[in-house]
Amino acid sequence: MNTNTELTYIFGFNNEHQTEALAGALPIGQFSPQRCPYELYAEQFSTTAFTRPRHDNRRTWTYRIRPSIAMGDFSKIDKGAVRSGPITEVDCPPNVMRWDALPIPEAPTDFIDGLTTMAANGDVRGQSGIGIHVYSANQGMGDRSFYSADGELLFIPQLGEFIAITEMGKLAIKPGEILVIPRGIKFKIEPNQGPIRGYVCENYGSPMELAERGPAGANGFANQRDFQYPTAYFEETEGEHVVIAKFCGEFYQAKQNHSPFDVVAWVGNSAPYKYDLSRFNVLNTVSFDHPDPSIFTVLTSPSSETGVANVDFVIFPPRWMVAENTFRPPWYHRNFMSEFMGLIEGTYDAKEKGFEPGGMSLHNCMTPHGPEADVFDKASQAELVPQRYENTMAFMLESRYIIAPTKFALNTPLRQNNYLACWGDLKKHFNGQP
Ligand SMILES: O=C(O)Cc1cc(O)ccc1O
Ligand SMILES: [Fe+2]
Repeated sequence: MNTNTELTYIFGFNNEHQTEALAGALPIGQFSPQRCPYELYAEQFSTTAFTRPRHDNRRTWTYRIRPSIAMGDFSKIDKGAVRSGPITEVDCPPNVMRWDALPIPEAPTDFIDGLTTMAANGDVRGQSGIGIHVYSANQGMGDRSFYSADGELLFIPQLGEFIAITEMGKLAIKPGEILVIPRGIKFKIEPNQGPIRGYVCENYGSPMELAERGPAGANGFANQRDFQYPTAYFEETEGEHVVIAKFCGEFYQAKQNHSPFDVVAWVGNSAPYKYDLSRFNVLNTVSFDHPDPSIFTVLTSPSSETGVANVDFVIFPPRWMVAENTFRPPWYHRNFMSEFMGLIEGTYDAKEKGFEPGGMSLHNCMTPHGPEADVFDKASQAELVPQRYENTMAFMLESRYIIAPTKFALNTPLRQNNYLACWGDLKKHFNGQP
């Protein structure tokens, strides 16, 4: 699809943004006048309870050609390879696991057809936990749109550019950027040129927030100003349209006789947004030792326990490494939190072989892991001059809940059954000498 990529955005994470595609479409000074400008319908859209504290409250007022309920009934359809937490179709072994990237489809495949769940946790009905999906597509969605009532969708593209057409406007997305679509917002994904592939974290829990800065102060890490929201865009298109909803872990479709992208103006803080990961202001040690990877958290969905995330989205971006007298790669570890990793670009410093762009790994709660044997040998001998880590962008979805692989993930030939072998050469160096 040849889509216009000269899109305009409004900046600022979680601001009360306002935008109108027709001048004067937003009511002034109130949300719900007796008659709206342009005879539009007012519809409130909320992604937190009305009663959540003000700083955590998310809602948007939309002014649209028809209210969303101008649609047919839902009927259940095949959900393909999409699954939701809890995963009960197979056991969840504690083994370390790694996978190759999903192939690009040969047959015409849109975003919905190509969506495949690798793992999930928590409980979709209880609004806790996450689903971890991969997408691999070569077609636009035509007259279909999609929304998840089960969770907010964090897209982490790895290959190919696309336009996300959403109820709040259009966003142009490329690898190196992320896109977050709130729970319930309808969208369609239109590849720009050629196939697209990437990861999607479906967050069943509380909407993503920016990680706290603590003693780092008022600036640094992910800065609010770098988050980009779309400007209002509408289609006044009549003709058959199919809305596909993910609800309670199943897919349902409903027909309507017009485009759902008919929001002429909106005001609020619940809307899709994008962020360029290269804007992340990396803070790290300038003395010694390897800090915990929580310093690289971009977004976090908190659970009800302070400091314990439903899910953290963490990146490992290009950066300088200057630590003195330090084993610089990640240390060996066994952790409380469960870790699912992917690679957007280049090489990850703890795994120089076998973890390819588009690939994935899973290290669950208390499952031991750390650098592969070759990396240990190299890093223990390396001259510790300042070194720039280039051509690298891995990410981690870290969750308090055990991350259970799907039946597909356990059984696919993409799974590397020899993953453990990368640690197989870890020799004993102990010789009784200090
Ligand atoms: O396991 C991994 O590679 C991710 C990771 C990176 C790091 O720098 C510290 C801890 C950690 O789990
Ligand atoms: Fe880890």
